[in-house]
Amino acid sequence: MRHATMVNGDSPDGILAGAVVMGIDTKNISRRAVLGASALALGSWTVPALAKTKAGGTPDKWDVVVVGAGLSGLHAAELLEQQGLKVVVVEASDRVGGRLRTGRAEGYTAELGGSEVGPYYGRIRDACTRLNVGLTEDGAKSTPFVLDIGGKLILPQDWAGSDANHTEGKEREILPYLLQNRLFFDWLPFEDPAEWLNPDYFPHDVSAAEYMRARGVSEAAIRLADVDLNGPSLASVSAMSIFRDMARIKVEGYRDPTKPQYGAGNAVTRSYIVGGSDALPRAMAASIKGGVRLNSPVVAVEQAGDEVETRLANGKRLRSRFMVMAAPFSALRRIRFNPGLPLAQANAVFGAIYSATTQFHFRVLKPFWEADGLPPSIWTDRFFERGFVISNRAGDHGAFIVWLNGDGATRLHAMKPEDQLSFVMRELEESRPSMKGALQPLFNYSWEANPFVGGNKHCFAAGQVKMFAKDMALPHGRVHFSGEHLRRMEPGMESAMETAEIAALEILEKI
Ligand SMILES: Cc1cc2nc3c(=O)[nH]c(=O)nc-3n(C[C@H](O)[C@H](O)[C@H](O)COP(=O)(O)OP(=O)(O)OC[C@H]3O[C@@H](n4cnc5c(N)ncnc54)[C@H](O)[C@@H]3O)c2cc1C
Repeated sequence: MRHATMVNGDSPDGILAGAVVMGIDTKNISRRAVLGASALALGSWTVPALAKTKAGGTPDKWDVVVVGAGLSGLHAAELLEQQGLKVVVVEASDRVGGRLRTGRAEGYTAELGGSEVGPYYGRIRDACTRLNVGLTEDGAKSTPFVLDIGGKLILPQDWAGSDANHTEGKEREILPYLLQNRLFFDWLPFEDPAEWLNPDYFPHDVSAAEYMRARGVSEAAIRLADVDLNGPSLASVSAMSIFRDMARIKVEGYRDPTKPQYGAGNAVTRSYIVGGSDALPRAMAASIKGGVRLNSPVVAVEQAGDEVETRLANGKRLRSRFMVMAAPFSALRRIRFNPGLPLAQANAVFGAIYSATTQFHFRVLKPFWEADGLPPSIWTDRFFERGFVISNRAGDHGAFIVWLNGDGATRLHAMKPEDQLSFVMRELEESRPSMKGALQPLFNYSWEANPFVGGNKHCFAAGQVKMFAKDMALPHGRVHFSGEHLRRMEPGMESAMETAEIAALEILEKI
């Protein structure tokens, strides 16, 4: 068996690894402990005044410094440059693209981050056209699933009558991987995806697990619905976070509340970026005249008078009239702001919860499903959660992708990196002995381990929509915010573009 190519997390640049902010070790910090207290502490935290700063030599002068070379930062930079402003992008890691990340090895292209371009992603589609980046509808082809629940392999058609099915009443008919979508789709309190910020709906801003209990959902169904949740856990995530996604999915034409990756027959056509998702941010970065400075983590942002000073980990300083801060809120915990962020924003930064995601990509060496006569893909309440056989990638027998979300990925993250792959492989072989010797590891990647991103997706914890959702995107002086975490209407990649547009317009209105 060959060793996997490890692409586990961008290496943190010296100063940022385990950075100490306000005397708190951010590596070991409990979010709950700082939520609330953080805002006051941030407000009183000070760094030397701009004029007295000696380190770093003469600072560069720009109209706008953009922090983060993900889709959002790059799009904001494009828009501002188009208006004649002098713009530079600074990026902490050694590459552009952020959560669009394509792994390439031995003829296999692995999408480790975003890949599906929705039918109404107008801004993404426009960027592809402008920059000559192709889109195709020829995506990864998934294959049918077998369930492994309570240590028992069960065909989907046998689930309702299975003695491993401890759900109750009508729930028994719903396949475990459809439970969350089907239940929340039926309870959707609004149709318009902009409505999630309407105070009339704040009563839905409670723990999703509590929401389900209050509607009589059994504990067994809640446990199963939690398995592959794209959020930390049903206990922590707000039901409103789920409704926001559902309302947007409905706009795309979903009427059958199922998940397309399970072959459930939704008619929505998705597109994929030709050559790998990261081709788009690379083309965007190449078009920015002011350039993108890689390996340049921002560690402090100071504002005085009509200037913003951006301090980098390497001691360099940039001065500008405005800033677009397009780093995720999880990464903002490592950046010092002077003056400190306003209360709502500081609470949003320190209270932000991100859904962890870890993937393992394998080449299938022999069709193990022919040996055991079961469907190729697997959905399980075991540790590894999901394994998809993708039939049209990585050679004759396809690729196999293990994908853990939320608490499952976080538990794995707690293990030593060198133990994670062997643990997952042991679990796979225990679940389906036919997998022994059938998989060649190619890539693994943990988004939680990436210190500049911290997870796959921002979610609201119970009560946070009401507490700060409306105010968390407001400009802080000359610093304007963008990124997926500040989405209003759009999901995923398109939300990064939507929020970049808002930040760019805010700045243009001030000039
Ligand atoms: C596994 C996975 C699957 C996904 N699937 C899809 C999908 O199919 N369809 C879809 O539409 N969306 C999908 N998404 C979501 C989509 O990829 C993201 O919403 C989008 O790429 C976010 O862009 P962004 O610019 O807001 O943030 P990011 O891409 O996270 O960019 C932020 C950038 O800021 C940088 N940064 C952080 N801190 C600093 C600092 N101190 N100084 C300088 N730079 C800093 C980071 O390194 C990063 O490059 C997926 C995401 C993941 C992880």
